[in-house]
Amino acid sequence: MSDSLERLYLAVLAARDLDPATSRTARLFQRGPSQMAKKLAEEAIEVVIDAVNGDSEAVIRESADLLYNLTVLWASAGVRPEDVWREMSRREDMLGIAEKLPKSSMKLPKVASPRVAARRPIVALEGRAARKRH
Ligand SMILES: N=c1c2ncn([C@@H]3O[C@H](COP(=O)(O)OP(=O)(O)OP(=O)(O)O)[C@@H](O)[C@H]3O)c2ncn1[C@@H]1O[C@H](COP(=O)(O)O)[C@@H](O)[C@H]1O
Repeated sequence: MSDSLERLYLAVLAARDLDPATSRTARLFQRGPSQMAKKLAEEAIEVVIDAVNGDSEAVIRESADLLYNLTVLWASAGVRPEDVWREMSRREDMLGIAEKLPKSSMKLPKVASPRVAARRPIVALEGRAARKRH
């Protein structure tokens, strides 16, 4: 999947300076981050509605639209796909697939399972603000 997103990211960068009359991507860049954010939010809601309705084919279609609009917003914000992959790898190393860090390392299981024990120990740095769980 990351290859597809990386190819799409490059296509979005290439389309940024095309004619907004013919390129949706160029039009989104012309209208700016607030329009990009609006479209991304709309697509997220469409995915949610289709999932709640059990329409998996529609979830697939809307997910592709969501990822497109996310890629456009990344490009506008100066975020590269590899920046996101690096953060996901960091979390996977620390705690498992795409998990958030606990509010405090004190909440980790006292007896680490072999899988957890095999990971690098989590070091709560002094003075490091605990991440808020959203
Ligand atoms: N991957 C995509 C892609 N996915 C989704 N979309 C657009 O996003 C729309 C989905 O959002 P909506 O459901 O809101 O569609 P809509 O009803 O037409 O939206 P509105 O016009 O009402 O905002 C689709 O109709 C597509 O026009 C995409 N537009 C472009 N790309 C790729 O982006 C690159 C640049 O393409 P251009 O933007 O056409 O230059 C190319 O590689 C394209 O394949």
